[in-house]
Amino acid sequence: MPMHSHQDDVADAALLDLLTAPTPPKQQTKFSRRDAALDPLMIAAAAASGPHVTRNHYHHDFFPGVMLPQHEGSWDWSKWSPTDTKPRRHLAYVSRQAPRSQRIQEGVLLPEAAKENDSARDKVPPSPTLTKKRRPSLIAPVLDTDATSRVKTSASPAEPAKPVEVKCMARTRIPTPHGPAFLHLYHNNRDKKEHLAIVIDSAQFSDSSESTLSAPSIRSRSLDAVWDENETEMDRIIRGAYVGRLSPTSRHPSAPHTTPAVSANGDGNGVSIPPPLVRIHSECFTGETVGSMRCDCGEQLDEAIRLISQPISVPSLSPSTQTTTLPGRGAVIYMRQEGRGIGLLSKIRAYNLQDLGHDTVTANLMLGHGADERGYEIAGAIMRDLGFDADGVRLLTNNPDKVEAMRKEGVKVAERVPMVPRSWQSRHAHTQPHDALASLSITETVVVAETEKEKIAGATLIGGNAVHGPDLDKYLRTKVLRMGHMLPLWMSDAEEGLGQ
Ligand SMILES: Nc1nc2c(ncn2[C@@H]2O[C@H](COP(=O)(O)OP(=O)(O)OP(=O)(O)O)[C@@H](O)[C@H]2O)c(=O)[nH]1
Repeated sequence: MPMHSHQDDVADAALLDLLTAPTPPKQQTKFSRRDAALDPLMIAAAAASGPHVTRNHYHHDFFPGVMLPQHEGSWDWSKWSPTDTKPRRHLAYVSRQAPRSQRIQEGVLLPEAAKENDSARDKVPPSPTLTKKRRPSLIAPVLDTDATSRVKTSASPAEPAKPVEVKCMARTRIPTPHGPAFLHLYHNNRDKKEHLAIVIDSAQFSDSSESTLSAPSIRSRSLDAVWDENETEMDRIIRGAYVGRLSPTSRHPSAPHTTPAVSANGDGNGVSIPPPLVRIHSECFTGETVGSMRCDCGEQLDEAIRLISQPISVPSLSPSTQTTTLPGRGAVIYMRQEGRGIGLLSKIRAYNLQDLGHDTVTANLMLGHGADERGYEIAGAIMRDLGFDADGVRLLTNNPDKVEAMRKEGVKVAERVPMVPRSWQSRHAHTQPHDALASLSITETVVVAETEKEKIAGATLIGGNAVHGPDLDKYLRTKVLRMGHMLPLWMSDAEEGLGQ
């Protein structure tokens, strides 16, 4: 047996000291570990502190190896046990979604829906010096100011799109301050949005025809079609396929396969009835719901419903009177294309750029969007479903794009009826009571409120009165001067050359 030397005793004592010392000996590793003792609260605070703390930072910068199985528990020593040899579950972030580009390609994420969250990054051409895509500054110089080409690029899908199909899922009566309307809700195969048609055709409410002169009813083909052989009359009525007005004592389902009738222009009695007055309107949450005076959208929607509801004067069949009136007829095709197609999120950002001094067109371009990213294929399909392709429409708009889009969609624009902002109408009315609006109409009809009394005050913003302010004035001028809207400027603006 070997002898235990004094030297051994000293070495043992030194080892004992070492092992029982209050501070552990410094390890002479080449790279010291960076994973300090961590407090879960600190992690939560770091994660919540801002967008700079990303998943990437979490794994690769702050806590190396934290997700590797061999290191699991390394951030919390209380969970570590040298005898615990059980295989541990490997925790890792796993995306349940395919990459965004793949989802768009497969149609899971529709390009239309993808737009809402599109950043400028996707639209600005990548710099050749950058290998990684970087989010450009919102106020970076605009690289491409050609709005038209940008719209075409962003709107054109990789493969030719299927023909648009629409189906009216339900219809109901809505009383408005201007009279009754039928709200039609549409589904389509192009985007996942529920577009609407507000049909005004009050003749449909009366069971008996008061006049020998009547215009054909505005009805949806897809709504009146037979959907299912087993569908009951009540099923049809609940989805809105009825005629006349529903009441506890009256319920008449529409005849299946009703086709929108004959020519609207000729009623068989030799009297020409004007085509329906139609507006294609784009959703505007701020203007229509909040009552924003940055744009005229709220009042335009209200004004459109009012104008369409106005009775129509036509030559009388009776020798005793010269003219006879028919109830107003037409529709507002209400498209869920918020912010001229860029979505509410981008429109809100655009408003901030507008507050920095840019106009509505430039603000869109600075965000990497087109000046106008709307498409009218779905609107065209809805109009065909309502039978407006038969004899055309009188289109209520100042926007030349909408007129052109209707031609492409096979809906004849028999006449363009300008939308005169209410504030301009009332200013004209105050300054030039007689023939005040003659200067606005060169070759086309101008429909305006004759008196303030015609504007019925409503409980909501619909039915409101004329408003104006500097933001609205600037918006209207930009539409005329930069977007080609077919409306002569309010004279004082034109004189002062205030356009920007
Ligand atoms: N991007 C953006 N969109 C806006 C702004 N102001 C209003 N809009 C949107 O513009 C759309 C309204 O357009 P429409 O009512 O169809 O009218 P229009 O194209 O101006 O043409 P008209 O038929 O002549 O009225 C709505 O979707 C609004 O949200 C803005 O400053 N920026």
